[in-house]
Amino acid sequence: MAEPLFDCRNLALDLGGREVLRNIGFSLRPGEVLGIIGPNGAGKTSLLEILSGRYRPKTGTVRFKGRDVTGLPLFERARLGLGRTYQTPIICEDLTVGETFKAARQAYRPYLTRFDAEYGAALVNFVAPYDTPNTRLKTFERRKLLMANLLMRKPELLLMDEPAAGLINAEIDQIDQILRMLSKEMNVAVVIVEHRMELLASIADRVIVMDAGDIIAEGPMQDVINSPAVRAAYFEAH
Ligand SMILES: Nc1ncnc2c1ncn2[C@@H]1O[C@H](COP(=O)(O)OP(=O)(O)OP(=O)(O)O)[C@@H](O)[C@H]1O
Repeated sequence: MAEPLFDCRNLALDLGGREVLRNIGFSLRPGEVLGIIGPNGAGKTSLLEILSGRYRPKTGTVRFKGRDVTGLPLFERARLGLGRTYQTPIICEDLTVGETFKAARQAYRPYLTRFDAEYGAALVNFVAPYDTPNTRLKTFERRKLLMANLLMRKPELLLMDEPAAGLINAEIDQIDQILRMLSKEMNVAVVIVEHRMELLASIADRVIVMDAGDIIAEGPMQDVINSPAVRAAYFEAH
């Protein structure tokens, strides 16, 4: 079988002298959507930090497009085609929308054109005029601006930390449609940490459940949420 697009194995991480991840591993094919759920403190964000290159794992390997990227920082993984979004959509408050697109186009070579920026904006239906100050953008528009900036580089893998946080249901439906289009029509693979189960049930091909640094279940959403281990992790106090 062909090598997967993305693969991580035997990942462990210590933070503050405590083991917060142990023996984490999974693979992704192009276009596949993997959901990650788990109670607060399970280690989901820490795992994304390793996958994106911000944290170096204590053990284990991360491979992307056939290459060992375990030691590569975030910006080098970005150049290979990996995009990351954060729980809080932070944009530069001093810039306008147009200046933000320009900064993203020129973040690294090859510099992109205005057409690339328009392409990214169109993918997420971002329509604010270029002279809009960023301070005027609401949470959903901030998320879409950041996604447009990522998508103009045509990433092959997106790592997303709670893309539905702070959004109302109609906006979450749009995120659902955008992710469906990216994965199913453009073959972008997505790892998505999300508390909104209905969003994951709609878009995730499979789900990993984490608890206290371990993977405790993996499979289709319907199967994992009914598994006894998952019910215990969510509903019993630790
Ligand atoms: N910088 C740090 N130093 C020490 N411990 C940390 C640090 N960051 C996170 N932790 C601990 O690591 C564990 C995993 O945290 P993490 O934020 O990855 O969990 P999470 O599943 O993303 O939680 P949430 O759903 O609340 O965002 C927690 O026990 C947390 O307290």
